[in-house]
Amino acid sequence: MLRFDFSFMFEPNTKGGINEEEFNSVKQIISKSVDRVVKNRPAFVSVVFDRSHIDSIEDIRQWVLSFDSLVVVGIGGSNLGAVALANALTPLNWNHLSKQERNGYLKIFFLENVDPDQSAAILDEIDPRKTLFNIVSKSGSTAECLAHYQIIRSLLQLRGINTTEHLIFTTDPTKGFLRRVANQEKIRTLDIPENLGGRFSVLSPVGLLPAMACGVDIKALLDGAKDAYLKCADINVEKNPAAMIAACHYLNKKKGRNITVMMPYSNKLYSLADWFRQLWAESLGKKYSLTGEVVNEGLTPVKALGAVDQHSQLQLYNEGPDDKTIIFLEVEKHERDILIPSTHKDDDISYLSGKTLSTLLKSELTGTERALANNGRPSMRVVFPTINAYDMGQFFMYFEFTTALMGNLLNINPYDQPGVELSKKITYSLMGRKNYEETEFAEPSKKVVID
Ligand SMILES: O=P(O)(O)OC[C@H]1O[C@](O)(CO)[C@@H](O)[C@@H]1O
Repeated sequence: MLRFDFSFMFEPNTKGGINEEEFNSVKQIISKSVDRVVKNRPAFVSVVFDRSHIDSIEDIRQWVLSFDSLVVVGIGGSNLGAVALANALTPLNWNHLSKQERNGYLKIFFLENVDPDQSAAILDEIDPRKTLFNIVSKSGSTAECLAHYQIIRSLLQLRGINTTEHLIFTTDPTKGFLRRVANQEKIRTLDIPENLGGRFSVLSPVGLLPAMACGVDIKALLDGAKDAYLKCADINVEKNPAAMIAACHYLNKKKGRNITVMMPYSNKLYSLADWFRQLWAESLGKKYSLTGEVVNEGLTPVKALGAVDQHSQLQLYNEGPDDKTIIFLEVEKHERDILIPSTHKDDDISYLSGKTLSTLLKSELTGTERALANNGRPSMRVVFPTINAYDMGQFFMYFEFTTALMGNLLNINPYDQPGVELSKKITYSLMGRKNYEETEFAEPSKKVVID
């Protein structure tokens, strides 16, 4: 079970942190928001209680496990959750292990960015004859995903490999280009529920298939999410981790703390901060309120890695603008640990000897947390006793629910993303897509360029 420690969000532990009066003043509106979100039953909640999704994965388990590698092709919400799951729940050297060491599960690769150097390197590494390509796109129309899809399809055809047997599409149940092709060519598909946005889709087949393919217990993942939801639905703010996270961010935002730093002290959890960045940024960054006023709302998510970024970002966090709320992710028991041996008697180094790397990492977290508090900078901890599927499921649900609550508190729609459309249209126009020739976009009238 995840633990949440809010001690350093509050006065007197953190000077300038939240005081009792401030906290009491928002409890009622937070409870009401909890009630509203629960009554709306968002799609990210329904999806974890819908057995059909896990069943659809189990139905194809044997077929999937007949491959050696899985390449997940998708971007944003069609990629980040699956990456977070794979990195957290498989050894960091997973793709270098033999099939036997992987207990028969698949190597996993992600074709996300259309950076040709990256894509070419991944395609060089896999054997297409032993690879399943999972094309993931809710809309079925995202340029990056469709570009990679075409590259893969022609690669399969050139090698004389049966495309239908090496492709699966994870997409909208009825709409979009991928759905049309799947229907025409009888390509296997998994459904992304119609009303479920990409950044909320990790616990749908979008995350479940890649997770299953690399050996994750997907039932435990969903059980964690379901159990977390029961806590999320509690209108008693002090008993509800999502409500507490929302309350702290809402109050800190009022004090000008518009930046949320997620800082895992774990390389395995670092990708979780990428997943969170999209969730927080796309959901809460909005021009208009629900009533149509221009509000330009939002909290800027930033990711940092402990202990690495203590030696890069911490100076700013401690002494720069007081505009951040920090969320630490701590792992209590790492899967592996290393004892630091004794090599010198010198006091400058011998204090480390006989301790483990995990003890050092934990002491660094505590040191950072307390130094920040000393400088009046609020933080909280999410503690993973170990990194397991159940707790990952909990984490996703708690932060999705917090995001919905924040949307409610900020009076914006957390489920749309109109601000990404114009850039897509301009790209279509530049790439010569039919019907987008006339898309308006500003060429700089005055060029400022240095050669
Ligand atoms: O799953 P799709 O439709 O390919 O979209 C990928 C991503 O693109 C966006 O629509 C915009 O960036 C995200 O919301 C989404 O997760």
